[in-house]
Amino acid sequence: MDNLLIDNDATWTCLKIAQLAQWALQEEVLLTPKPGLVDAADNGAHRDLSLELMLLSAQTLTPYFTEMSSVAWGQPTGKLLREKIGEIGRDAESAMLLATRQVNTHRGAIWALGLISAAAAQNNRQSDAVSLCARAGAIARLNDKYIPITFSKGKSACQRYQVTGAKEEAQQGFPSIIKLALPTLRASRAKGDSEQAARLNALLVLMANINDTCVLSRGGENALLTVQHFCQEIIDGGGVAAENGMSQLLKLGEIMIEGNLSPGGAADLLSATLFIDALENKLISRFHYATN
Ligand SMILES: CC(C)(COP(=O)(O)OP(=O)(O)OC[C@H]1O[C@@H](n2cnc3c(N)ncnc32)[C@H](O[C@H]2O[C@H](COP(=O)(O)OP(=O)(O)OP(=O)(O)O)[C@@H](O)[C@H]2O)[C@@H]1O)[C@@H](O)C(=O)NCCC(=O)NCCS
Ligand SMILES: Nc1ncnc2[nH]cnc12
Repeated sequence: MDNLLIDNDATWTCLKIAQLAQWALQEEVLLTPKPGLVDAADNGAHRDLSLELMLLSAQTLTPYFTEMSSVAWGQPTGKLLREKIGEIGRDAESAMLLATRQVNTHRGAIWALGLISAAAAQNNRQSDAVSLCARAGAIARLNDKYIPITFSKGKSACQRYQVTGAKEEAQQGFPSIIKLALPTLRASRAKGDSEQAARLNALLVLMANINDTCVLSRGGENALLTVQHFCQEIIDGGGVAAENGMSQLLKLGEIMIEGNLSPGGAADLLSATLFIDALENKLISRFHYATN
């Protein structure tokens, strides 16, 4: 009985959801070697980012994930919820910029992990990946009349290259996570790859397939295509655990640093993938534990 009460306690579960979000952001940045991105070895193609700054940013954001899940706890999807999440998301962005002295460390991640935190708290008995992403997508599709109309590099890249970006990925229920990254992560683990290799393979499949507006705005369409083809070749060769896989990944890292390219969007979707993977395992098993 005690277990059931603890499991149903909103405060406890929302704190747990936010802790998992922070964990996922930390695991993403610590994963090494990532091409073009900040990791434990170097700052990739970034001059204004570092491992310490990324970890500080992840820590700063945690209370906002708690807040987003708390306002969503048991709530149906609707405009009121969308607007509350939007307001907390904007506060999280301001807190991030204050903590990092105006460096954009996790804008896309606030969006993706914020929506998923809310979706997890809406109904913690349906925390399988498909249900979570469907609920997060339904929130993202609602209009938030308080969103300020501002310039963003993402919007400008989407218009210039006629592609969809972070907003649409969420609105469509994160298809790149459900169809690509999560299956890749799990298939790689199932075939006996190390956890590091499984996560790097998930990153590569995202880089090979999404329209990363960070790559587009830094390097244009040709750069995106080159990076995508390179990643696909590593995947086709059996991934990073295969012979030459790791050396190819390191070569890609060099090319990306030379070309000043960084796949920030793929990094955010990797942290969202790790978050969903953990939520599915932890929230589902706690529910079964409580009811059995
Ligand atoms: C819907 C929003 C995400 C806004 O999106 P938009 O495209 O308008 O704006 P951006 O400011 O460009 O942010 C998009 C960020 O999303 C990541 N991303 C890029 N491509 C994709 C993709 N295909 N799928 C998913 N995610 C993607 C990416 O974030 C990462 O990169 C950031 C660094 O980017 P940038 O500053 O451009 O970096 P650099 O190239 O390094 O800059 P320089 O050094 O050259 O100066 C990093 O932060 C990663 O996170 C894109 O940046 C959403 O933010 C929104 O509408 N918010 C409003 C509040 C709200 O409603 N919230 C609700 C729930 S939380
Ligand atoms: N590891 C990373 N390096 C650079 N930008 C990022 N955005 C999210 N994660 C990142």
